[in-house]
Amino acid sequence: MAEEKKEERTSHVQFIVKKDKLEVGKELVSLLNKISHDSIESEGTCRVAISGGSFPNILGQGLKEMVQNDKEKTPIDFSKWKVFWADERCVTLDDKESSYLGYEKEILAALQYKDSFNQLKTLPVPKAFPIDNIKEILKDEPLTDAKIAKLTPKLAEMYTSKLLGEFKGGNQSADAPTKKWYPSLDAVCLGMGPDGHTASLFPTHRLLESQNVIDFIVDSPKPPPNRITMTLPVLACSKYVIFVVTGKEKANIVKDIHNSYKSNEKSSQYPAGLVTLQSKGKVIWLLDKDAGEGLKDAKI
Ligand SMILES: O=C1O[C@H](COP(=O)(O)O)[C@@H](O)[C@H](O)[C@H]1O
Repeated sequence: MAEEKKEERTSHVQFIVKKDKLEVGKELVSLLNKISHDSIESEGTCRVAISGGSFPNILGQGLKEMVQNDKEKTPIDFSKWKVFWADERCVTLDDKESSYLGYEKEILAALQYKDSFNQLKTLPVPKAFPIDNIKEILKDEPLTDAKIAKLTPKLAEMYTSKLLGEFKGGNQSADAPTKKWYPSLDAVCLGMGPDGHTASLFPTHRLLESQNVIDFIVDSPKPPPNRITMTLPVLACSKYVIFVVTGKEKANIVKDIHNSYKSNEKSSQYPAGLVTLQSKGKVIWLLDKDAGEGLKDAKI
C-alpha cells in the first residue's frame, strides 16, 4: 500500500502525516539522525530531551527497524548523545509510570540485537540524565504521594542543576522578554495529551507562566500528581521541537493548533500550541493518519 504522506513546509513549523505509528517512528529516527549528525559535527555532542507516555514506544519501534537494517552499527552515534527528560513523573525509577522506565524498556531495548551466534549485543547507548532516585533520597520513609509532594520542589531544583551543568560555557539562548538565559537543546521530543498538554504543562495551570528552567507540579490533572517539567521558555529555546502525536482523540486539537499557526495567532489555549507559536527554533509535528485527519481541510 502506498504510504500516505501530506507535507507542508513553512518558515518554522512543519506538519508531517504518516500512515501509522511505525511510519511515524521511522520518520522520527530519520529526523533525529539528521539533527544528530549536524549537532555532533558542530558541537561534538547531541543534547536531546525526550518525553514519556506513548513516546518511548514510538521511538523504540523506529529504532528497532533501523537496527534490523544494519545490526552491527547504526547511522546515529548514540555514544555522543546526552538524554534529558522534558518532564518526568516523580515516582521511583522502576515504577510503571516512570518515563525513565519507558526509556529503558522501549528505547534501550531497541538498541539490542542478537548476532549470528545468537549472542545478545548492545549498540552504544546515550548518556542518560534521569531525575534523582526518590528511593535513595527518602531511604526508609514511606513513598506516599504527600511525602513525594514535599520532595518535588527539590527534585526540580536538582534537575535544573543537572541540566545546566551540561550547558556550561555557552550554548544558551537569551529569551528576549525576560533577558534570562535558558539552555538551548539540540532537540526536544514532545507528546500531546487529549487536553492539549505537553510535557507536564497543563491548560490554564500556573506553570505556563513560569520563567524557571525546570519547575514542579504537585496537582497534575493527569495522575500521578507529582511531576517536574521543562518550562515554556526552555522548550521554546530548543533548536528543534518535535511533537510526536498519534490517535483520533487528538485530531481536533492538532487542527486547532495548525489553524492558529496558519492564521498567525499570538496565543493558544493549548500548551502544545503555545510551544508551537513561541518557539525560536524549528517545530515539526509528526502525526499518524488519525491525529492528522483534521488537516485534510487545510490546503496541504
Ligand atoms: O503525562 C504525560 O503525557 C504526555 C502525553 O502522553 P501520550 O501518552 O498521550 O503521548 C507525555 O508527552 C508526557 O511526557 C507525559 O508525562
